[in-house]
Amino acid sequence: MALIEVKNLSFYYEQEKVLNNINFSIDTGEFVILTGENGAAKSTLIKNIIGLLKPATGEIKLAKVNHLGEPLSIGYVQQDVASFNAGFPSTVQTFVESGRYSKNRWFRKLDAEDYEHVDRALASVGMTEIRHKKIGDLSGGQKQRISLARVFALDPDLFVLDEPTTGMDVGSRTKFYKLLKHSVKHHGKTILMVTHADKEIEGYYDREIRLIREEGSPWRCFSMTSSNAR
Ligand SMILES: Nc1ncnc2c1ncn2[C@@H]1O[C@H](COP(=O)(O)OP(=O)(O)OP(=O)(O)O)[C@@H](O)[C@H]1O
Repeated sequence: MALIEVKNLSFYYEQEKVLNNINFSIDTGEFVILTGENGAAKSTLIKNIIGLLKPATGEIKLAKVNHLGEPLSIGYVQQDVASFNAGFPSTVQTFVESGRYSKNRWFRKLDAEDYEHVDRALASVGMTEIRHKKIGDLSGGQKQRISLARVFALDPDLFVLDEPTTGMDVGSRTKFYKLLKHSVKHHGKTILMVTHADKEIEGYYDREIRLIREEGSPWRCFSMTSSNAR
């Protein structure tokens, strides 16, 4: 069964239709990129999928369990996390640890396995050295990375990432794509990632879903095509 199934989805902001009759499905273990020009409603589609917005018509089905029969966990990194509150009192370490709390239960003490996940997550985005820094003192790119680290610490089945490499240099971006591909191939993860870097990420992802404008439509309608990247 598909992990995500989107059927005949349409969405409006006020009277304005921004998504029209979107249909696709994503299977467990796929690395899918979601592309389209600025304003094509990629973030809007993502927010519908994770339940932050409600479709006007159509439906979205998410698998209830992962391939091991455990409740499906989803890790979401929203666009523009660089605008975090500069006064946020937490350190990088405690912020990333909070990813483990959402995995388990609040008020449970973290154990050695949790800390292993946190250490690995910090290392995966090159943030180990600054783990004791205050969030408010970080640059936009660093905030982006620790948001990713928190999601990696959560270790979800499904990663939903909205332009996650904003503010990263090219070396970090390549490392990050490799890490995502590894998570898919070796740990059975599924990834849906909004990106404008479709050329740069070639060779890492499995499939592209592209939102395109419908010619001659009175609405600002977009529909979807998908192509095999490999
Ligand atoms: N809360 C909102 N209220 C009204 N209109 C909105 C709202 N959020 C987004 N829009 C509009 O909906 C359209 C789609 O926006 P969205 O952010 O989903 O596009 P996007 O493809 O993610 O864009 P980008 O690539 O620039 O990030 C745009 O025209 C945007 O201005």
